[in-house]
This record gives sequence, C-alpha cells and structure tokens, in this order.
Amino acid sequence: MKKVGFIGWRGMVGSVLMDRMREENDFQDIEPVFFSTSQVGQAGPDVGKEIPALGDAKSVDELKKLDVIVTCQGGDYTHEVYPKLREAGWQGYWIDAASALRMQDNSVIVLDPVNRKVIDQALDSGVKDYVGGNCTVSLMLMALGGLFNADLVEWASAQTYQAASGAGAQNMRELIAQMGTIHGAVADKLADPASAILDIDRQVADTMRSSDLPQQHFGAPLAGSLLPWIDKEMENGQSKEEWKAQAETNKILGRGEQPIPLDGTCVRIGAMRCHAQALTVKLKKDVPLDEVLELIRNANDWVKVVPNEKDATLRDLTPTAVTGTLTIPVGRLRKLNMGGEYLNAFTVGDQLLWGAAEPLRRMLRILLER
Ligand SMILES: NC(=O)C1=CN([C@@H]2O[C@H](COP(=O)(O)OP(=O)(O)OC[C@H]3O[C@@H](n4cnc5c(N)ncnc54)[C@H](OP(=O)(O)O)[C@@H]3O)[C@@H](O)[C@H]2O)C=CC1
Ligand SMILES: N[C@@H](CC(=O)OP(=O)(O)O)C(=O)O
Repeated sequence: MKKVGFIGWRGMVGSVLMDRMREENDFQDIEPVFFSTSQVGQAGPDVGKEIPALGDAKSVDELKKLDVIVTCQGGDYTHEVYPKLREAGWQGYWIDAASALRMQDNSVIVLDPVNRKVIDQALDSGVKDYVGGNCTVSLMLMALGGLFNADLVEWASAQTYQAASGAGAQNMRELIAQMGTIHGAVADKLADPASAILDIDRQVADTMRSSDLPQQHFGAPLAGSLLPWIDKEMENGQSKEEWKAQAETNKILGRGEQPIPLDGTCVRIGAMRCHAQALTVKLKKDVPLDEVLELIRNANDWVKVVPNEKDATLRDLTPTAVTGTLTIPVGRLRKLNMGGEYLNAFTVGDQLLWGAAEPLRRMLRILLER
C-alpha cells in the first residue's frame, strides 16, 4: 500500500479534498500520513483508519519516506520544501494545488477528463510532478473541453465572474462581513416602507466608501460592487489571472507548439465559491449549433448543457444552483450576430471542487491504479 503524505489538508482546498476522499473511500487504498506546519504532534483528521500524529511538514527526512505527497499548502511551502526534497534524492510523486510548479517543463497540469492522454504519456515517461490548474482555466475546460478536443476552437475570449473563495478563506469571511456592514447601515430605513430608496442608495454608497467597511483582505469594497483585477500586473497589460488562460489551457492540452489564443478580462464578484464565465468562441468553421451542443455534452460526465431559455437559465446556470456540486452547467449557447463561426457560452463551476481539489484527488487515484 502506497504511503501518501498530505500537507495543507486543513486549509480551504485541503478540507474540500478531504471531504471528497472520504466520500469516494479513497483512504482505504492508501497508508495516509498527515503533516502540519503549525500543529506538529497533534491528532490528524478522521479518515476511517488509524493514523500517526501530525508530522512536521518541513521535515525532509520525514517526507522522504513517502511514495506520494499531496499538498494544498500553498506556493510558499512548495518553493521552500520541494527543491530540498528533490535535492535529498526523493523520487516520489508530487501532487500540488499551488501554481508554483505549474509552468515548469517537468510538470503536468492535471485535469484528467480533458487531458488524460497527456497525463498517461507523462507517467509513462517518468514525470513525477502533477499540478492542479488555475481554477478558472480548469472550469472553462470542463465546460468546453469537447470543442477544444475536437480541434474546433480558433480562439476564445472569457469574461470571468470569480468568487471570493479564489482569494482564500479570509476573503470569503470579509465578503460576508461587508454585506453585513452595508445591511446594518440601512436596516432601519429598509424596515420603513416609506423610506426613500435614494436615501438608502446614498447611505449604502457612503458605507461602501467609508473606513467602516472591512476590506483588509480585498483592499476594496466587493459587496455591492466588483473588482476588475485579479492577481499581479503583467507587462503587457494583462492581469496574471488573464495571462493564465492561454498559458495553462495550452499546456493542459499539450498544444505548446501550436497555442490557441485565449484572452479576456477576469473580474472578482461577490459570489462565495463558484466561478462563472461568459465566453466568446471563434470556431474554425460554422458548425451547426446542435452538433456543437452534442460535442459539449458528450465531453465528460459532469458537464450539463442548459437550454438557452430564461427559466432553465435562472434555475440551473447560477452559483446558487451549482455551489457544492461537481456539475458544470453550460448555457446561453447560441451563435452571435458576428456570424455562424462565433459561439456564445456561459458556464458556472464550483471553484473549490473542479477548480481546485477534484483534479488532485483524481490524479492520486490514477497513480494508485497504475
Ligand atoms: N483558494 C482557492 O480557491 C484555490 C487555491 N489554490 C491554491 O491552493 C493552495 C491552498 O489554498 P487555500 O486552501 O485557499 O489556503 P488556506 O489558507 O485556506 O490553507 C492553507 C494552510 O493554512 C494553514 N492555516 C492557518 N490557519 C488556518 C485555519 N484557521 N484553518 C485552516 N488552515 C489554516 C493550514 O496549514 P497548517 O496546518 O500547516 O497550519 C492550511 O493548510 C494555495 O496555493 C492556492 O493558491 C488553487 C486553486 C484554487
Ligand atoms: N487565482 C484564482 C484562484 C486560483 O486558482 O489561484 P492559482 O492559479 O494561484 O492556483 C482566483 O483568485 O480565483
């Protein structure tokens, strides 16, 4: 039985991973060992079998004893520990949620319902580093992978609506705190049916602009607003989140030599943990819409085509409908006024499941089943 080490298991992504592994009974097939950077020696999670106390996540000697390491600890941890482990001669498999190793030549970005062939080729050739992709990229490919794998996409542009969870647990808490602060500022006026809505609006705007609004983590008001910038600035005017679309999609698809142009605008909105994105896809030819729908719906077991109708859309194509599920609905599918080669699409996905934890869980299973 393989000895599998888990680091970062109690963080937001790690907690979702633990829940999914319990649901799928994954712990039965491994000897799990849990580590922490702050709770060494304490009890680990309940995984339905005896496990040792938490190990030191920074101890190379301890980590060297493992066949596989699964980490959701973050990029700083990866940068600090991974090189030391390899320099110490460790030959095990490294599975990581962080972006740190994603674009390295000797790593594969894993999303097996889309790039299983790329993963298998890498395993056969001895690659040992497997990294989860950027959540927005993974969710887009889970939605439209059928079009990419049919080589039908000439280019695509995504306008994203990204949830607070992508920035971390503290940001989710801050979003709710902002909502509460705004509500609290106008609760009395709201309770008075005779109150003037413009007075309420002014009070809300004043509250959003005031230092009363908690914004330590986002650095700006998000509740009732939006933030059209995610991650660092790139030299060409993109945000780093926008840069990831083309870079990571083409690496996942193994199209490094013939990259598909992808670009757009990534926006943070006040949703909790589901990312949504509106896509304009330029097809290589004017494929009839019903054939496009078939390619999308047959691509994997989790994508769900939502009819381009108002009731179905408002019921099934929203973060409220999707949160906490593995379903990837795709809707608003129609050809645009620009011509039959221009496809409109809108998709929503749980950013902590298929956007982060599920690709890692499935990669571990692929390793165990070889
Ligand atoms: N947030 C997201 O949606 C996505 C994140 N990622 C990447 O995954 C990695 C982990 O992200 P995320 O899960 O958001 O990170 P978190 O900040 O939620 O967790 C990371 C670590 O913080 C420590 N920690 C400190 N205080 C607490 C606490 N009160 N509760 C739980 N953990 C605590 C834990 O380590 P310890 O036990 O050692 O103290 C934990 O493993 C990052 O590299 C991120 O870039 C990738 C895709 C999506
Ligand atoms: N950057 C994404 C979350 C994520 O996927 O991060 P990374 O690409 O660093 O793993 C967001 O903020 O929504």
